[in-house]
Amino acid sequence: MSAEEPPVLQAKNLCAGYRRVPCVRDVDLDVRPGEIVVVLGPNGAGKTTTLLTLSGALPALGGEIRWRGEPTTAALHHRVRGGLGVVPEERSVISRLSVRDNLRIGPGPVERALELFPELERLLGRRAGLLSGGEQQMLSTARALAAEPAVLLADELSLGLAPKIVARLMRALREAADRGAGVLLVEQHARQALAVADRACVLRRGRVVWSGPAEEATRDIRRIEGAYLGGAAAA
Ligand SMILES: Nc1ncnc2c1ncn2[C@@H]1O[C@H](COP(=O)(O)OP(=O)(O)OP(=O)(O)O)[C@@H](O)[C@H]1O
Repeated sequence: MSAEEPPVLQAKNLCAGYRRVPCVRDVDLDVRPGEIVVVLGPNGAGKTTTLLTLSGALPALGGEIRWRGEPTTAALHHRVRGGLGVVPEERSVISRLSVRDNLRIGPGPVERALELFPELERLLGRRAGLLSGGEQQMLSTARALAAEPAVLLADELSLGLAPKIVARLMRALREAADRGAGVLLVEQHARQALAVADRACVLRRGRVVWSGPAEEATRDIRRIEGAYLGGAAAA
């Protein structure tokens, strides 16, 4: 099981921020094969900054990131080639290209993306900019998962989407984890993410203020919301 396997991606005392000013401090996080770790926290807590730094899109200001046990400062495209998948906060589809072409320029085979999200088949010829928000998010997620990444980093997959489509996306992440991927999911809305997650951690003002099994977070959700999330996790 995942708890016995070494982490694929690890942050140790990670400090991160912008123009050398840290807004994330001393964060320890790890993602093992086959598990979903959800990072919760209110607006501005540092969730996206943490994820961008783990992906290599932002340089770390302190501490260390390890990939398969080795310290890394590699840029994003190197990490993607090495098995990292990213679904960024801004849906990453290219609006003027068709769904098919968006899948073609992704890191994995189009056929695999369609196996994972058969819903996209009937949309292949459509311009991605004409898709609904949920369809765009399925396209982004399908593209990242088609490469069967060792670790997937996903930022606010559920933003602005109906619960049914959020459940669909969460199911796809759970299935990827069950195939052996590690998943780090940043979410402001906790409950649906916790339902598929193995572990959770809560960031507040750039620091980890709670971490533990997702089951415990679910059981304790009212207290966690009240203490750390300002009610933001209610969805
Ligand atoms: N490009 C940027 N330049 C400077 N400061 C930034 C930048 N992006 C974010 N910040 C600041 O960094 C801090 C952490 O922001 P971050 O986006 O990581 O939080 P978050 O937890 O992801 O919040 P949200 O849920 O609103 O996306 C905030 O104070 C934010 O204002």
